[in-house]
Amino acid sequence: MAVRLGIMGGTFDPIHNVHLLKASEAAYRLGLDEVLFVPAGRPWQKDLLRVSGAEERYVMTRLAVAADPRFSVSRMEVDRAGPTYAVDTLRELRRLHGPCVQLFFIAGADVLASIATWREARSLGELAHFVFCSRPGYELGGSSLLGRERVTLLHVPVWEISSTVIRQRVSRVQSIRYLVPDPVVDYITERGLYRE
Ligand SMILES: Nc1ncnc2c1ncn2[C@@H]1O[C@H](COP(=O)(O)OP(=O)(O)OP(=O)(O)O)[C@@H](O)[C@H]1O
Ligand SMILES: O=C(O)c1ccc[n+]([C@@H]2O[C@H](COP(=O)([O-])O)[C@@H](O)[C@H]2O)c1
Repeated sequence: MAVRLGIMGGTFDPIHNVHLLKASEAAYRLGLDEVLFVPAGRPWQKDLLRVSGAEERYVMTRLAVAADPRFSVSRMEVDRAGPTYAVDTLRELRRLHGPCVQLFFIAGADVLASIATWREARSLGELAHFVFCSRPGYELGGSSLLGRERVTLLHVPVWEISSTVIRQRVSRVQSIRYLVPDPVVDYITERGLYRE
C-alpha cells in the first residue's frame, strides 16, 4: 500500500503548538503514516532581514517534534541554495520516494489566499494533495487553482497563536510556556532569541 506522507512546511520562527496540533489532526484525520516538518531555508515572501537563521529554526523544529514518533524534520530546504519554493521540495520528495508515496501538503487557511503567488503555482496540485486547516481571521474555502479533488479542508480547534505573537511576547518579557513546547521555550531563553 502507498505510504501517506504529510509535509508541514513553514518558516517556524519559532515553531508553536498550533503547528503541532495541525500536523497531528491532519495525521489522524487523513490516516497519514508520517508528517515531515520542513523548515523553509529562505522564505522569499517574508522580510528575510527579520527572519532568524535557518539553522536556529531547524534546531527548534527538531526539539519541538522529538517527542512524537509520527513526526520528523527535513533539512532539505535549509540546505538548498536560493529562495525556498514548495514546488522544488515536492519534486525532490517525489524523486526520493518514488511513485509509492502519496504526498499531502498541510497549510493554514491563510495560504488559500496566497498560493496563486507561489512559484509554479499551477503545478502544485499535480504534485501533492493540499490540506488546509482553519485559522482565525481566514475563510476556509475551496481553491480554484488546485481543483476540488486535490484539496481537503480541515476544521481544527483554532487558537490565535502565531509565530509573530510568540516573538512579541518574548520581546515584552511575557511567558510563552504552553504556547510552544518546553524544549523550544528553553532554547529561546538560552539563546536570547527575540529579545530585541
Ligand atoms: N494559528 C494558526 N492556525 C492555523 N494555521 C496556522 C496558525 N499559525 C500558523 N499556521 C500555518 O502554519 C504554516 C507555517 O506558518 P509560519 O511558520 O509562517 O507560522 P506563523 O505563525 O504564520 O508565522 P508568522 O506569525 O511569523 O507569520 C502556514 O501554513 C500557516 O498558515
Ligand atoms: O513556493 C513558493 O513560492 C512559496 C511561497 C510562500 C510560502 N511557501 C511555503 O509555504 C509554507 C508556509 O510559509 P510561511 O511563509 O507562511 O511560513 C512554507 O513551506 C513555505 O516554503 C512557498
